[in-house]
Amino acid sequence: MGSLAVHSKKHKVCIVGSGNWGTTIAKVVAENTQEHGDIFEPEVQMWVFEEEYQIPKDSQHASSSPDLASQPQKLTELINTLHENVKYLPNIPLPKNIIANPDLASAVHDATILVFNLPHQFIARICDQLKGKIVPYARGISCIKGLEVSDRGCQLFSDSIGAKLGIYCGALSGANIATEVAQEKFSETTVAYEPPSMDSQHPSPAGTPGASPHGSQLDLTQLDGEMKGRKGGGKKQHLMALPAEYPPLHHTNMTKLFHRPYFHVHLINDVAGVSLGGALKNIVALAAGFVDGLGWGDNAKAAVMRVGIVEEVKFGKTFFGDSVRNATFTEESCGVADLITSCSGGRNFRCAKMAVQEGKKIGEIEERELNGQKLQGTSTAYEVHDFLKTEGKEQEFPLFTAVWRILEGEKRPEDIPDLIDVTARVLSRKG
Ligand SMILES: NC(=O)c1ccc[n+]([C@@H]2O[C@H](COP(=O)([O-])OP(=O)(O)OC[C@H]3O[C@@H](n4cnc5c(N)ncnc54)[C@H](O)[C@@H]3O)[C@@H](O)[C@H]2O)c1
Ligand SMILES: O=P(O)(O)OC[C@H](O)CO
Repeated sequence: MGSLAVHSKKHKVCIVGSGNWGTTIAKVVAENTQEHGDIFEPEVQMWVFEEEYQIPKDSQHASSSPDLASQPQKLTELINTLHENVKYLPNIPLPKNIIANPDLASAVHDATILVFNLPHQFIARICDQLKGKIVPYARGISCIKGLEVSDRGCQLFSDSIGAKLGIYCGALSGANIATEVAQEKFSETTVAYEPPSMDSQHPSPAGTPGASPHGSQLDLTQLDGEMKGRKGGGKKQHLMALPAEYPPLHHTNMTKLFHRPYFHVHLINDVAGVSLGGALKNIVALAAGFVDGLGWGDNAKAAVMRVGIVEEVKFGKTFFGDSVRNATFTEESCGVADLITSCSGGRNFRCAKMAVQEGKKIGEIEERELNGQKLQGTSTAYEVHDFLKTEGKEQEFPLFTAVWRILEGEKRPEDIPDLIDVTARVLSRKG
């Protein structure tokens, strides 16, 4: 039975980031905060890394708002006036309850829910700036697809954000090309959220939207309010309880924050599996782009994807232990489904393909094609390679290693079949 308690406060949500996916998730969340005014404050703050932007002369805004189009304007002003992120998510009307804010401290002020959504290379610096600026009982969700590799090992961003800010942070990841979600074309996503038990004043009833069909939904009564340590990852920490004035942040209410008719949410408890699927598929998508760029067809791409998913699962089991579930990769949107969509139409795939077709560096293509959006696969390939080298395990992850060697110019895309196939390697050595 649901709680009948009336809560005097509502959750304030801030989206930390405003790129292609950051703005899309802000739209999803802002639609839901309006719809569930009993749980959330309608206004959604969206922190924007401020920049000047010139509206293209041929855009519809240039004729409807000639003043704004006459010279470069602050991106936040454009977003708040036009209700569109004209640079990173053009032609998608945004709900008016999204407020673009260039000031990080004021954007997160009093926010109880922080949604982290920016290219992974910027998150460490943003967390440093957030220290002491957030409410201590805030809860986080990381939508970032990447891994934090340092001399301390390989960490999930949900863990590193949680540890740096002293909050609990879950993860959201799925087969989600931002523009398709923004256009409200149907997709699914996976949210891993292990809420501290003190947040869960009543558990989510079975059968609510988002209840996992795979029996992996959390038994909230078993949680102890402390983060689990992970190999190469987080450390135990004590969390501050969510004050009783706020509605509980259990699975049902988290689902209400993200679930839309066009964006279906499955909630599970495998935070590592969700995060690793999203991060590592970006390396595989580069390999898929390389072979497609050679014109090798769908069989070659399928071979790369097959090895890629094997290495994703192996990476999880080797470095994050048995908490990583195989089913997360096979049954949830964040696993094979994300690999498929990313290797079909993702930015990493498209840029890698063009790089091979044009004989150019992928960074050059990224700069030319993405209008400021950032590839995550190239830096992740380097970061994962650094980590595997430190662990002495490069040979055990031949596809991840092959992608790094191609980016380094040490190998060619044509070498991929031999690099990923042990039999071929042995035969060529004997021959
Ligand atoms: N775009 C997608 O289709 C998609 C879908 C799912 C997940 N993701 C993941 O979401 C995360 C965010 O991706 P995105 O698509 O929103 O970003 P993006 O690729 O659109 O990157 C641009 C963003 O980076 C910001 N930025 C540039 N320089 C910065 C700096 N120095 N400091 C802070 N911010 C800076 C820009 O202001 C802009 O908001 C990534 O990890 C990505 O893998 C993306
Ligand atoms: O465009 P990409 O390659 O960053 O991939 C986008 C999303 O992660 C696909 O789910």
